[in-house]
Amino acid sequence: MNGIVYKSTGSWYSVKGEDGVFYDCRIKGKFRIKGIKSTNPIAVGDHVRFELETTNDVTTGVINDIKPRKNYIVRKSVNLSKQVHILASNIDTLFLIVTIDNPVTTTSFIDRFLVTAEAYGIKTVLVFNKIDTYSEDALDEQLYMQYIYSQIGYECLRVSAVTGKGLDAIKERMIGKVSTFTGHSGVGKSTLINAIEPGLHLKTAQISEQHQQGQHTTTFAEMFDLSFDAQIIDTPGVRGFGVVDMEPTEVGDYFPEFFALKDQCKFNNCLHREEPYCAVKNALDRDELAWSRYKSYIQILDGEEEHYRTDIYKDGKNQDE
Ligand SMILES: Nc1nc2c(ncn2[C@@H]2O[C@H](COP(=O)(O)OP(=O)(O)OP(=O)(O)O)[C@@H](O)[C@H]2O)c(=O)[nH]1
Ligand SMILES: [Zn+2]
Repeated sequence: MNGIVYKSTGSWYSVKGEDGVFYDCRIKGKFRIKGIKSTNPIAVGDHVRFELETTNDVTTGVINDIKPRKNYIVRKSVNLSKQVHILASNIDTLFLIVTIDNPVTTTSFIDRFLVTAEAYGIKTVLVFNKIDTYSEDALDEQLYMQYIYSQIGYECLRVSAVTGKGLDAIKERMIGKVSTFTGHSGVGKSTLINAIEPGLHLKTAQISEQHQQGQHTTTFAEMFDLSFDAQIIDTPGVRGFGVVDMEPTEVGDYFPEFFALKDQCKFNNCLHREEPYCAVKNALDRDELAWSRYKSYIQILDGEEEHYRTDIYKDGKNQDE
């Protein structure tokens, strides 16, 4: 039977079969997926094939095949082995929840997130939450950010989890799809999800990231069916996903508006830094591209990732306090 992995607890997987029933499944023997050194062979979101076995009136499943993944997100293990932990796979939409203040979401944070999502091949929608609280200045900033990101092609929604404004727009985009919500601590992820699906209490808030540092097996994702033909994957650790390893020449490819100009740069390996006849720099000079994006790009090229990671962990700590 075919099914989808909803949950993994150690060596057991909860798989929803195409008959709509959940089965506890194990993996038969050892099977590894080519090209990925991961600590877990099967992840939440995986489409698998399994066979049923009945022993002493108890029916369980044995997973014997996994369909190619459309995409997946990983968390790097902190130890030195090159292994990664696959947090979740086959995600259709990442909703990045952003607030202008309380807490502040910087364009640098957004851009690093978007680069990673582009590298993973996952579509991101920017959700500006708490618009019921914005001062005129905050509103100006929000509209400016919305202008920048929608120009590039990222859909932007303005919502309030408290007043309910804009929630239907989120729901509409979730129908028939697998979604994940992420963003800084305090932007309103739990409040939004509860407003979208009352009664669904995700564990995001309770799991402390601090305790997960230095370990790679304790961050479990879980998939939930919602009441309106949508699935949500709760990934407590998703905030911690780092910029995936990439070559300097690759980084620009994940800034869609830079990528679109790349052909017009004189050098085909142009890093858009000091090279002459660079179409990206020219467009910047003409104010056709956002300087904030270019700044983020340079930061990523210069490998200021450690700083970024510190921010994330600090975030996790706040959550604990
Ligand atoms: N005014 C207003 N407050 C909101 C809105 N959304 C969330 N909040 C408030 O913001 C605070 C944080 O919301 P949470 O839903 O806990 O945020 P979170 O992103 O889940 O935070 P973590 O669990 O720490 O990751 C709570 O006090 C919410 O009531 C909104 O749209 N408007
Ligand atoms: Zn260039």
